[in-house]
Amino acid sequence: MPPKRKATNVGGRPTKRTASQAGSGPSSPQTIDSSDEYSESGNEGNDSEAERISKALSKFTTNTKLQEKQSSAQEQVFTDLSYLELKPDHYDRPLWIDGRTNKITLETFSPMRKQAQDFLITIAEPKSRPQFIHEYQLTPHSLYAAVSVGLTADDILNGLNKFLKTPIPKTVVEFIQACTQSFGVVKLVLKQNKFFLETSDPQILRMLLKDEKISEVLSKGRVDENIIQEAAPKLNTMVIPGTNDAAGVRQQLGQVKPATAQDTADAEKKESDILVALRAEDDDEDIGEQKQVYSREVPNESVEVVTKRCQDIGYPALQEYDFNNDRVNPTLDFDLKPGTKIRDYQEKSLGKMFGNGRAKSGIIVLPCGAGKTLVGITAACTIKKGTVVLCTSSMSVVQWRNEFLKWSDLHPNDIAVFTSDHKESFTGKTGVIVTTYSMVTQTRQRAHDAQKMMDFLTAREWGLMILDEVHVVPASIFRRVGGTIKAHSKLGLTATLLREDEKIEDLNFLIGPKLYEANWMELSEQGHIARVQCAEVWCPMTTEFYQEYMKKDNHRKNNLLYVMNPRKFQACQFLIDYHEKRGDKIIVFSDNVYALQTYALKLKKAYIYGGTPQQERMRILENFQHNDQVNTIFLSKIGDTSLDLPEATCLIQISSHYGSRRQEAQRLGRILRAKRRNDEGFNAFFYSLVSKDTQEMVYSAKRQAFLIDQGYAFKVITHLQGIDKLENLAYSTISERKELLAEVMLQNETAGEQEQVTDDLFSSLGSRTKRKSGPKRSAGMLSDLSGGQGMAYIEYNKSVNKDFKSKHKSLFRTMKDNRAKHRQKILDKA
Ligand SMILES: Nc1ncnc2c1ncn2[C@@H]1O[C@H](COP(=O)(O)OP(=O)(O)OP(=O)(O)O)[C@@H](O)[C@H]1O
Repeated sequence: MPPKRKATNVGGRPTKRTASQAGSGPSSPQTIDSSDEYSESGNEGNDSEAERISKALSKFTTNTKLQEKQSSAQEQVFTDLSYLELKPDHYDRPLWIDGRTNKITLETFSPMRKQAQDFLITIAEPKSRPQFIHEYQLTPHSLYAAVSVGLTADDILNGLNKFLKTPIPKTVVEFIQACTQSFGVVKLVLKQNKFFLETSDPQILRMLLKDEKISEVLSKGRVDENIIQEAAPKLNTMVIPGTNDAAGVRQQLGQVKPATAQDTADAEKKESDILVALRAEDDDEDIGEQKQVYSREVPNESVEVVTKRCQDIGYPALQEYDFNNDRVNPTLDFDLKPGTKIRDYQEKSLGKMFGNGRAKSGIIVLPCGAGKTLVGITAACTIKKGTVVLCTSSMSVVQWRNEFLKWSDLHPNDIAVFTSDHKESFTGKTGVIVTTYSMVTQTRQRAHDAQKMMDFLTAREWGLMILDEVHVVPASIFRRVGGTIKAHSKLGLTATLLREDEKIEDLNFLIGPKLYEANWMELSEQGHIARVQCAEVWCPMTTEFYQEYMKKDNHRKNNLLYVMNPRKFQACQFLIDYHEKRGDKIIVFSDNVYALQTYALKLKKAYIYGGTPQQERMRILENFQHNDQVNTIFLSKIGDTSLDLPEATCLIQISSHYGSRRQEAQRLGRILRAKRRNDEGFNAFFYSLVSKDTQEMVYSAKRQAFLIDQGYAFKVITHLQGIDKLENLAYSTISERKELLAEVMLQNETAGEQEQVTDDLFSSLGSRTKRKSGPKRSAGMLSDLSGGQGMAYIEYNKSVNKDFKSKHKSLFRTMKDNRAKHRQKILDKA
């Protein structure tokens, strides 16, 4: 029995000791008494250490705020680093670091750029990556991620020292030491379905076990009183499928095939990998002594308390899954198909997940079309245990299933889907289940077969849970998913880890840290995603529209006025004409439904918004994809999340959701997967039409921030050459423009609002069908008086999709007539 300990204080935090200092026990598991070497007097040091860590972290928070303030005010283009002393050979080194903000700047023209970049991606968060200068930020989370792939404080400091032009500022050293001393020192490991609190420092473990709250839940007699000591797992002992070392790829290449230039380059690249080198330095030190780890079992019901307490006292427990030693859960024997080779960046991202031979939970960020699905499938093939895939729609469920069968040798009987239409189960002992977030989190009473399927999902343990599109899923859903489905590791996938609210922070703890974020520009240079030309087209307001815009009492209609600006309409008409003639497929986005309908009807194009019935949506999308007569469609916000859009090569935004960076990035993503991307000189196009000298310009600048940080340059176009010569250019006479203005002014103020599709798919879980009715609008007072309201209602609920039912001519005529009558009545009254 361990001696009774005072429960008021966390045990003394020992000075950091290596495993060898801590005593070199035998490599086979054995137990030591947790009271050994423990000294009560050690308590005193702990608070000050915790305080030191918390001070270092709070200093950082203040610095970050300062930095955000500076950059948001855009006051500071360059940081003054003249206070730093340069190393004599600074010319050869690519990095700067500001000790006040922990911001790292990389000169991309340095010959050491590649190495430095690989290193930075591991220890810091990329903030901005235009052509010549990249910025990264050291944060507690980025250091947490670095620790989670096996780097120590010394590794990080050595790496920085190698690349920095200046000595490392003292504040940065302190910050790194504070974060790494607390992060990753303690792990929560699942071994043979039992949780263990594990660390390489026995004193830290004892300190935690002595903590008031932890000792309370661990001393109920069910837990072994002793600490287990065993050899630490070796780093990098496993092979990720689809890499050059994987069996399938070797088989395809032929074992005896002589090394090609590419192989040699790959080998050299590997050798030069700074991370491997840094870790190797660690390993050299340990020759002759095998590292030891010390662990203590934590019963299932205490996991949450222990994890939370570890977090609260500054030792967040990393979650890792030792799948190679999981003898309890059945193995799913499948692999990537022979010859499947994952790309360099896919390998790097998975390397972060499986860095030490165990599966770490976390998030991988890759741009649209960069192959997140294959990354998820490769992770499943590596773990080879039961896998659950959670998607945002039933359409994605079908795609994920097909992709599993396309890329891996998984037997079709071993993969099942669980949606409202399909409730299958696999036949073997284990397999892959693909389902949606809403299927597993709905709280309504379930039908018998759905309940049976849920019971199946919740009654077993899963090796891996893949969470697709994590950026749109709110924290509450993750909590519900986590509470329902027991998975040993979680992999979140997304293109943009961005939300305009702060909720994204929750993902760090609900799923895990960001493990990898790809560089969009690099991927497009390598031809994995399309090159995109981005342009902001400035459309001057016409005099009549601007006069109304400037009137104080019209401010609630301002949105509508700048969206409906006739010059913007003309720009849109011109660009559609120009790109259709080039053979492009064009999507026009408008968050404002009134503008969407008015533009689409006038240009005789199909449109989809929340109120478009499902069948009609499908018909429009199919026509867009396969019919060469349908090259342009108009989409409301519904196209951002709820539709699986066919490939397009040109996007035009006429009205957008204020300053949403995520929406802008997502929309750009729609054209990144263009099939023609590797054709000589191919470019996709992304236009934002903004009314000049209006509020829209401010929003536009905000929206572009993320893409600019990814290296995209937005050209400003102030004049579209040839626009004046366009045949049938709309609103070219003053009377047409006045008529449009009269119509706009007659709209209810709500017509200026954007469609009420929620920013994520889940805030109205269970009531998604309600959105079908789209935004609520009613005609203005004058139209009420003129009796035109019903007419307007009918008009806006008809879709241009009737085009495909060959009734379009008569429909447009009727609408036009109705409109003309309606307008005339209003003008008469006015
Ligand atoms: N290693 C690879 N080798 C060959 N093709 C690949 C590889 N990785 C991805 N692809 C192909 O790239 C395309 C895009 O992949 P995928 O649909 O998984 O992208 P994504 O990142 O999930 O996109 P989105 O964010 O739009 O869902 C697919 O056609 C896929 O087959």
